Amino acid sequence: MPLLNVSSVSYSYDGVVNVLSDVSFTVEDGTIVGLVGPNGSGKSTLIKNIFDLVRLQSGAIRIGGHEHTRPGAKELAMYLSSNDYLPEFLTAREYLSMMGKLFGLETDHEKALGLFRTFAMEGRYDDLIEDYSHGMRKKTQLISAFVIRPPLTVIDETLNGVDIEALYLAEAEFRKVRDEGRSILLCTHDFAVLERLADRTLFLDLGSVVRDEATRDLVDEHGSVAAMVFDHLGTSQP
Ligand SMILES: Nc1ncnc2c1ncn2[C@@H]1O[C@H](COP(=O)(O)OP(=O)(O)OP(=O)(O)O)[C@@H](O)[C@H]1O
Repeated sequence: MPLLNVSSVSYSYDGVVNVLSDVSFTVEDGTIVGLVGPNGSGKSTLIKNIFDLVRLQSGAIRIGGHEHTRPGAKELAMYLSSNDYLPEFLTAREYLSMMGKLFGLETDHEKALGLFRTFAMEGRYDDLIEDYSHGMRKKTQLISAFVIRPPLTVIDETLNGVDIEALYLAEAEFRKVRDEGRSILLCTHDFAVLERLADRTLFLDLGSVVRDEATRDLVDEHGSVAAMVFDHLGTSQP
C-alpha cells in the first residue's frame, strides 16, 4: 500500500475551469518525489487537496490507507508551506511543543536544540519567533519537520530563502529522513535541488500529470530536468 495515494483528483475553483484534471500518483515509503510545473500549473492546489485545505471535489486521496480527511491520515503528514508564517507570539521551543502535540508526540527539545546549533541558530531557541529573520523562520519550519519526522513531509517551496549552508545541511537531513523509510514530496522550482534529491519527478502542466518517472531516467533522456520541462513546453506551446 503506498503511503500517499492520489487517485483521479480534479479540482476547479470556479466550477468551470479545471485547475487539476484527473491527477493520479503515489508516493511510496522511503522516497523523495519532486513536484515540478510552471507557475499556475496546479501544484499548490494539489497540495491543498492532499491536506484537506480545500474540499475534495472528485477522486480520492489516501494517506497510510486512511481517507485524507480522517485524523489517522492527518497524523501521518506534515505540510511546510511556501510562506514563512509562524506564530510570532511563540518561541521556537513553544512552537515545536505545539507541533509535537498536533502529531501526538512529546517534542524532543534536545534534538531541536542540536538542530538549532547545526543550522547556525544557537542561543535562539527561546527567543520569540517575532524576532527571527525570514531565513530563520524557514529553518525553523524545516527543523520542526526534522524533529517530528512524520512518515510524509510535503514541502512547498520551503527552501526558498535559506542560505547555501543551510540548504546543504537540509539536503543531508532529507536523505537521512528518506533512509529511515519516510517520504518527502518536494515541490520546487529549483531543479538543481530536485536532481540532487528526488528519486522520482512528477511534472504537472495545466493541471495534468505530464511525466511521472525516475529523475535519473528523465535526466538521461533530456540532459536535465530543466531541459525536460523546456522540451515539453517547446512542443506544447502554440
Ligand atoms: N483561491 C483561488 N481562487 C481562484 N483561483 C485560484 C486560487 N488559487 C489558485 N488559483 C488558480 O489556480 C491555478 C493554479 O494555481 P496554483 O497556485 O495551484 O499553481 P502552482 O502550480 O502552485 O503555481 P506557482 O508555481 O506559481 O506557485 C492558477 O490559475 C491560479 O490562478
